[in-house]
Amino acid sequence: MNRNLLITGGAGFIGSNFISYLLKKTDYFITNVDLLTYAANSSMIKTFNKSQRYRFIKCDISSDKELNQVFDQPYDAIINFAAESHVDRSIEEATPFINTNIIGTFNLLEAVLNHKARKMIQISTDEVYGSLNPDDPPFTEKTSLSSNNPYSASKASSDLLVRSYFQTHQLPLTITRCSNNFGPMQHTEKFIPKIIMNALHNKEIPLYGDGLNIRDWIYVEDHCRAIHMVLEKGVPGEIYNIGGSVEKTNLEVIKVILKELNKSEKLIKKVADRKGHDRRYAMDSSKIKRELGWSQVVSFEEGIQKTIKWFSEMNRRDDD
Ligand SMILES: NC(=O)c1ccc[n+]([C@@H]2O[C@H](COP(=O)([O-])OP(=O)(O)OC[C@H]3O[C@@H](n4cnc5c(N)ncnc54)[C@H](O)[C@@H]3O)[C@@H](O)[C@H]2O)c1
Ligand SMILES: Cc1cn([C@H]2C[C@H](O)[C@@H](COP(=O)(O)OP(=O)(O)O[C@H]3O[C@H](C)C(=O)[C@H](O)[C@H]3O)O2)c(=O)[nH]c1=O
Repeated sequence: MNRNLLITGGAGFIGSNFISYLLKKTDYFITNVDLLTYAANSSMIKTFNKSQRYRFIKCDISSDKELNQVFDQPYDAIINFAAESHVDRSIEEATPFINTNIIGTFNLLEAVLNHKARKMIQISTDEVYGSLNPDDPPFTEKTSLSSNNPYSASKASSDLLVRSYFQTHQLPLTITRCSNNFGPMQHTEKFIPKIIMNALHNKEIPLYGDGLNIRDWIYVEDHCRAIHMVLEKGVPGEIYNIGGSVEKTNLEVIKVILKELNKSEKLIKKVADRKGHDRRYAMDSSKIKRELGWSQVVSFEEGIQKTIKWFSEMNRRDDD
C-alpha cells in the first residue's frame, strides 16, 4: 500500500536529499511543507514537482493557522526536518530558532495528538549533547543534554517536547540525532560547501580559532537511509544516534579538500573563533546498527569526491 508522508523542511539540505531518496527507492506519496527561507533550494522543488507522488505547500510550521491547511488529508507519518540550522546565525539572532525549532515542533506534536498524523520522527542533532574532551567516549543516547549555543538549545528544547508528548500521551514519536552531514544541496554558509566554493574561486577559507575543533562527518545519503529505517522499524519513544565515525579536525577537512582540488594551503585564513565553539563531537551509533541493521556505506573520501563533483558542476552551470 502506498504511504502518505508529510515532510517538513524538504527544500533544505537533508530534507531534499531525503525526498530524492524516497522518490527513487519507495512508492510513498510525499507532501513537502517548507517556508522557503534563505536556506531553501528552490531548484530541487522544480525537479520534485515532476513526480506524480509529490506535492509542495509553502507554509510556516510555527504558525498553527498556516499549518492547518496542510492537514487536508491524514498522514501516515510526519518527518520534521524544518529548522533554522546554522549555529553562527543563532549566535547573531536567536528569535527564528525559537519560533521554528521549538514552536514549530510543538505545532506538529499537537497535530499528532489531534490524530492528523499517525506518527512523527523528529530530526535532531548531536549538538544537543554539548562538547566532548579529547579522551571522552562518543555520545550515546543516554548522554545528558548540554547545549552550548542557541541553535543547540532550541533543538534540545524540541527534543524534550517530543519526549514529553511520548511520556504523557503515549504517541508514536521517535527522535534521530545525527552528526555533521555533508553532500549535495548543502547551503554554502556551512563549512564543507564553503571550503569547496571558496577554493574553486581561489578565495580565502576562514578557519575559526586554532582549527583543531573536531566534527564527526557523515555523507547525507547514509543519514537518509538511517531515517528511512527508523520510519520503517523504529520503536516509539526511542532515540537513535547516527554518526559517520569519522572524526576530523577542521584543519584536516580543509587540507583534504584542497588536495582533491589541487589548490594551495595558502588559501587557509585563521579568523576569530566562534563564541561558545564546541570542541569535539563524536557519535556512538551502535544502537541503530544493532537494533535496526543500519551502517554507513560511503567513506569520507568517497563522499568528499561526490560532493566536490556536485558543487563543481553547479559552479560551472552558474558560470554559463
Ligand atoms: N546539517 C547537519 O549537519 C545536521 C545534522 C544533524 C541534524 N540536523 C537537523 O536536520 C534538519 C535539517 O537540517 P538541514 O541542514 O537540512 O537544514 P537547512 O537549513 O538546509 O534546511 C532547513 C529547511 O527548513 C525550512 N524552514 C525553516 N524555517 C521553517 C518554517 N518556519 N516552516 C517551514 N519550513 C521552514 C527552510 O526553508 C529549509 O528549506 C534540521 O532539523 C537540523 O537541525 C542537521
Ligand atoms: C562556517 C565555518 C565553520 N567553521 C567550523 C565551525 C565548526 O567547528 C565546523 C563546522 O561548522 P558548521 O557551521 O558547518 O557546522 P556545525 O556548527 O558543526 O553544525 C552543523 O552540524 C550539526 C550537527 C548541526 O546540527 C547543524 O545544523 C549543522 O550546521 O567548522 C570554520 O572554521 N569556518 C567556517 O567558515
